[in-house]
This record gives sequence, structure tokens and C-alpha cells, in this order.
Amino acid sequence: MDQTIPKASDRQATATEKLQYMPGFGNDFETESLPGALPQGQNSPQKCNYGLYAEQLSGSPFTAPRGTNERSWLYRIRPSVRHTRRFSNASYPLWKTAPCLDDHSLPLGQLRWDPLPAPAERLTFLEGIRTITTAGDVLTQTGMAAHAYVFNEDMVDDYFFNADGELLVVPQVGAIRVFTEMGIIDVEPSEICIVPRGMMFKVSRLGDEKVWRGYICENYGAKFTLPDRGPIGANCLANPRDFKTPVAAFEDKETACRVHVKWCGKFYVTEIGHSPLDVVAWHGNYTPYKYDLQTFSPVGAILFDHPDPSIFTVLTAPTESVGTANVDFVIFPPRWLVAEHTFRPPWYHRNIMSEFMGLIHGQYDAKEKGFVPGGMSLHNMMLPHGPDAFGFEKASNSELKPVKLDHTMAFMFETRFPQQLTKYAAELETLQDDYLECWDKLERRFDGTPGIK
Ligand SMILES: O=C(O)Cc1cc(O)ccc1O
Ligand SMILES: [Fe+2]
Repeated sequence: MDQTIPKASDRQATATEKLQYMPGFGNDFETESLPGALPQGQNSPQKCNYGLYAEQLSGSPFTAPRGTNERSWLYRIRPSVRHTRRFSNASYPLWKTAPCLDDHSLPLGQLRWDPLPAPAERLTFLEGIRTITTAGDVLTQTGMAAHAYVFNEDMVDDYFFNADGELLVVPQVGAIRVFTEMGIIDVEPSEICIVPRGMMFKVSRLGDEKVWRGYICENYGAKFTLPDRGPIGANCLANPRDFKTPVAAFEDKETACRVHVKWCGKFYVTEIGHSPLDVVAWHGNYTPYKYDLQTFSPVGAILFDHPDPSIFTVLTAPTESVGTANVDFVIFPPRWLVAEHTFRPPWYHRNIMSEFMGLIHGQYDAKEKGFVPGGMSLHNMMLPHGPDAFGFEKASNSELKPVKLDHTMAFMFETRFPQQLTKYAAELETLQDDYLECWDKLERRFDGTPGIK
């Protein structure tokens, strides 16, 4: 080997190193962490450089139309068949998969939780995932699950892949390092990352926190994509170049490792003697990626009224019914409120789609109090909701000069399917028993006489 070629062990980043990413959404990328590792002009040479094995990872059926056809070619130290030996059953009892009609006694209602409590024991990311809701059916690749996570330990020799769907990870406290087969992604609060279905990865902690906390949307359906912008045109909302895909990076490690798998809602584990993150080079369009929510360019009401929150859709996972998403990932970023003669916060509403919300930081305008960073709310199919009484009074009486809603980032996982509450979420100690009282002071204002009250 040439002297200038870095040692294999140098090709994984240190915790302080600034990682490299490639810009673009759904591009056909190519990257190699050792020179000449990526075959040129063909996918499957008779022999690959460095003695690597060539392997295809398909995220869509081979015959999917070009616009949705997704696959990557990975050039790795061992083929994946060597990374999954005989499986044994494993158990992660708090990670649930739809259909999951858990037995709990909580009646139907609008729900809100304070943040998950910090764990008393040492937990890795994988061990720290707690399902709050499930929707649809993993067996038909429809629906999603909303999870919250808390952890305080790195995955070192433990790796995971989820055959049931892609994972959209939304850190709320603590930056994380997601080391995937296709490279390393550092994600901090206000950023998100997507790990595609089937991709092996592990998560470690960055920075110095007591606990690392966040949310996950597990999408069982068609992959997230960018929403069409319609009359908005070619720019604004989430712009493709702000999505970042990692460059190739690998571990060359010959120690005892475990690969954990979720497959149709069941967990398995397999023991191997090396790291499965051994992809030295790759090309293709089936990749993990990250996105900084602060690069979202919101478009909104510049004269009057409050548009539907679909204007803030970052990513949408479509179904076969046009405009009816399996999941929309929607954010409520900092923005100017300028609408004239308008009640500016969200209107009172009922929705066929089911809304799971989280708050990354700051305040949410419909609920200035009670919905705290790290908290969660669930406004399920057709259940009425809207600003609390305090928010209603404030928005009804405030002077309608331009106001900046600043230092805030809330989000919503909104699905066409009703969200089923898990027993864990129904019995969670941070469930707010008094949530419904936030609307109690919305008294009757009608007295039969005309005029603004
Ligand atoms: O319920 C919520 O707070 C989310 C939401 C926000 C908004 O501006 C309009 C509709 C909607 O569901
Ligand atoms: Fe809503």
C-alpha cells in the first residue's frame, strides 16, 4: 500500500473531528474512504480493489419508477451475510410495533406529557427507546410509531438495524453521533437525521450531558420525501441542498460484537466477531442523511388568516392516496407573525389526521405553558384542540403589530392513521392529569347581542 494511504483504523472520526457531508436530497452520491476503493464504470467487478466485497442494498423494489427507485452499492470488508449469523430471540419490551392495541384503562382524550424521566440505570440509545403511539400495520408497511428516547451510554460493540421502517431521529437534549454503514452523522438538537430501513448503525453520545433525550418517528411506509411546493414554486420550505449525506467511513474491528434487529415487530440478536460497519466505499441514492431545521425557510400569511400547518412540512411519507400522508413531519420554526385583523395562533380544530407533537426548545404559541421542551402531546383523530385559555385571551387582545416568534422549535408527526396509545405511555408518570383544564376558562362569550366581545 502507498505510504500516503491512511491506515484503515484512521477512517473513523474522533469525537471532536468535524465530519464531512455531501449536500442534496435523494442525489446519486459516491464516496470512498480509501483511494480507489470505489469501482468506476461498473457496480460489480470480478474482483474489487482492496479485496472488498460488492453488495447492493435496495430500498425500493428493483422495478420502482425512476423517481422512487432507491438503491446503493456498498464495497465492504465482509458481505452482510457475515454480519448476521444465526439469530436468537431478543426483547426490548418498551419498543412496540403496530398493530399494538395495548391493554390500558386510560379513556379516549387529548393527552400531554412532561419529558420522560431520566433513567436510573445505564441505557444505550437502543435500550432507551420507549414507544408512545403506534399507527397502521407494520405487516402491510403502513403507518408509523412515535417514540421518545432517553439514554446515557454509548453503543460500542452493539449495532442495530430496523427492517420495519426508516427512523427519523429528533434529538431534544444532547448531540448524538450516528455511525451508519454509509458514514457518520453528528446530530444536535434542532437537527434531525434519517436512518433508512435495514441500515446498520450505532449511536453514541456527544458533549457532556446527564441524559440524552429526543423523539423518533418510525415510518413503516414509503420513505420520507420532500413535499411538492405547488404554487410556492422552486424555493423555500426545506431546500434540497440543506440535506447532508455522510461520506464513507468504516470501523475495522475484530472483536466480539452484537447485531440487534427489529423485524415485523420482533427483536433478534446475533453475535459476530467484527464490526458490521465495514463499508469502505459506496455509491447510490439510498442513504442516511441529516437536516438542520433552522435552514427551513417558512412561507406564511403575509396579510391575514392562519394557513394550514402543511405549509411547514419538512418531509412527507406519502401513501397511494394523493395528499394523504402516511406521516408528515411538520415543524413550527421561528417566524414573523404579521397577519392583520387575525387570530394568529392555531385555530380550534378537529382533524382526521392524528397529531403527535414535541417541543425541542422555547414555547409553542398555542400553549405557552404546560407544553414544555422535551414534552409531548397527542391530539388524535377527530379530537378537538387548539389554544389554551391563556393563549386565546392573549391572541384575542394583543396589538397586531409584527411580532417575531423567536427561539422556538416545535414539531408534529401527523399521520392519516389513528394513533394507538401504548400501555407505557398511558401509565407514564409524566402524563399530565390536568391537561384538559387548560381549556376550562374558555367561557361562553355569546350573549345574543351583536358586537365584538
Ligand atoms: O394542533 C396544533 O397545535 C398543530 C397545528 C398548528 C396549526 O398552526 C394549525 C393546525 C394544527 O393542527
Ligand atoms: Fe392540531
